[in-house]
Amino acid sequence: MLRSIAHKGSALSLKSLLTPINPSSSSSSSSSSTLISPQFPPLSSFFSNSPILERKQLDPNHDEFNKDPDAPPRLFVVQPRFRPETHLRTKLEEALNLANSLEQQRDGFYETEFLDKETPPHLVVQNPAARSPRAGAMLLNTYFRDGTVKTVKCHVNDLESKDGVDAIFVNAILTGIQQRNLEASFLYLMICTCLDSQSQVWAKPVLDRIGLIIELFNAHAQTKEAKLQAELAALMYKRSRLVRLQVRKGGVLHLVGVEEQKLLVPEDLMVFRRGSGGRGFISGAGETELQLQRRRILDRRKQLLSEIKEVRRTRAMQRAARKRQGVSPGQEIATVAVVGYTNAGKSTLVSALSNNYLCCDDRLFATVDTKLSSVILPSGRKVVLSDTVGFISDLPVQLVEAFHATLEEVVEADLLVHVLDASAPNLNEHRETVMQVLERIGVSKEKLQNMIEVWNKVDLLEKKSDIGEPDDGDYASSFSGEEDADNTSDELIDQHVNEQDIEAEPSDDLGDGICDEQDDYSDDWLSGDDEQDPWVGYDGRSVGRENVKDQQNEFSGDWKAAAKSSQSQSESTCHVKTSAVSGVGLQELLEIIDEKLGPGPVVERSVFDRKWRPPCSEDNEIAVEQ
Ligand SMILES: Nc1nc2c(ncn2[C@@H]2O[C@H](COP(=O)(O)OP(=O)(O)OP(=O)(O)O)[C@@H](O)[C@H]2O)c(=O)[nH]1
Ligand SMILES: [Mg+2]
Repeated sequence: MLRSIAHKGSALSLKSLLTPINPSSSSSSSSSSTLISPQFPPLSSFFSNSPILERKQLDPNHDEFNKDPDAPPRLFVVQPRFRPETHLRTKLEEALNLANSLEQQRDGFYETEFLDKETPPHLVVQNPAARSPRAGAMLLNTYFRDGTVKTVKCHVNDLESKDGVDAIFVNAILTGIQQRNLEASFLYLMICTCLDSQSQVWAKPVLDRIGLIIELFNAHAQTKEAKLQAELAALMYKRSRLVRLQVRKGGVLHLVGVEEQKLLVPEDLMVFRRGSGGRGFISGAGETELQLQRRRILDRRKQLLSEIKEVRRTRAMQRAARKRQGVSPGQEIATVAVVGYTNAGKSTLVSALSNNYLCCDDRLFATVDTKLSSVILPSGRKVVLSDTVGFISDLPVQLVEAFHATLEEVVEADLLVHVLDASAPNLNEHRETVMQVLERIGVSKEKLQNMIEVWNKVDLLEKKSDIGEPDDGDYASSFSGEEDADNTSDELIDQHVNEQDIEAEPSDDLGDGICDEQDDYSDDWLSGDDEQDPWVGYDGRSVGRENVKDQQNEFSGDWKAAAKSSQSQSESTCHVKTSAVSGVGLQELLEIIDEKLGPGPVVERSVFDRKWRPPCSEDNEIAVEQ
């Protein structure tokens, strides 16, 4: 029995959250320090080098997870409920797209066309954060209430008996403790078994929104620069999730004599034994492991930062050279950064405007690397269009910080073009999100005011109106069979608990067995010997752990207010409506860019330089060009 538990428990985290088990340690019964592998584990891809796969290699009988390691992971999506239903609909659609986007290219191609992919299994559940944002979700050890955890567990068991599931994606921001509790460490399962209590934990790797977005960046990064930055983001995320498992009195008593089982605990789950030093039941051995983990992270981070510093230096030199290229001294080639929410059509638009074919895909975060394309404007002026990474609501601070070098292209650009998906029902929310990120990375007010707003995908709007498709439907009805099975009872429980939990403190019951604490190393982290502190924003403001917590609060915040505030600006800020696929509005967009940039260096015009050309009067020229 313990062996089967070990299998489940040992495959509980994705690669960025777990360190692989040292094979030798699993057969040894020596001190817990033998669990630690001598080098910092590579934060490599979930697909290529996940702990799950490594364990599989270690144990040929192990076939419970990732049955087909070459296929994208099967995620079960858990979406906390939002009101109104239209908001829930957009959140769920995004969550499903995020889940389906997690796939690594092989030989430059994805295995499956995005649109051919099946909708991942999903479940809409009660949202404790929406019900009692003041005291609810942040204080719950599992984020969700017990009823919801049980319901999810039932669905996971059901899926396991069918196609299987590799991980659970919770479309919310979880704390490390909540995530660990939902996954349940091997240790937790063991204690539950010892205590003869029935475990409701999911016993699957759990990805929260931030974790999945970071996984996506790692999976889609192609260039060395993007890979370095994605790894740094994963490292910072992992760093913020180092969790110390503190075994309470009852748990410790039940653990006596299970030394060798302890060796099967994934090594980043700290096991504390009674002994000298430390607080409470924390002993030297456990703390040493934790400190070692921390030191490895710091070392790797230092190495990554120095490599990224080199990338930034090269980028700055390339930028300077680019500005001078092909124009007379004293003149510069302007850079226009194309920014926007992920999947708004930025790469398609840049491809359509230039002769460069860029990777365009329905997967979210298809572009993680910045790509430059030159374009000749109607005036004959040459500019460089920079297609860059897209944004998303609750963009992890770790990513924004790690992608400093890439986002510098945006900050340094002469002009910004903000591409919005005109067909998105939450267009205003998208706009607000992008504006917030731009402000956060330090784009000046003047540039924001001068920014061109493009409503792309207008062809879809036309299609919608042609077929008379309503904008909002009763989305809930489309989830029949997927809804929380014990919705009613869960709701009643929630209502009942809700009245009490404003004052409620986290339970201290022994029944919890394990109380996880998240180690606070922020001081050490910030006062590290590195010259650059990745937690400090571009404007010098700290974007540390508090901001992550703020994000968690904001996630359940009043989206309506945000939408309302931007509603008033919506129509007025749209400069041009385009369809990157049909070509509508592209010429107009180039003219506006021309106008905004003002007079500049003109390169010798050649019909072959321009993909887009003035309409009407120059029809003949168009024919020649084509
Ligand atoms: N119908 C329609 N589809 C579009 C249009 N522009 C882009 N698309 C589609 O939208 C999807 C996303 O386009 P991308 O250009 O990859 O979007 P992006 O903004 O670069 O996305 P990320 O790189 O993931 O941030 C692709 O399937 C495109 O074919 C448009 O004007 N109309
Ligand atoms: Mg793109």
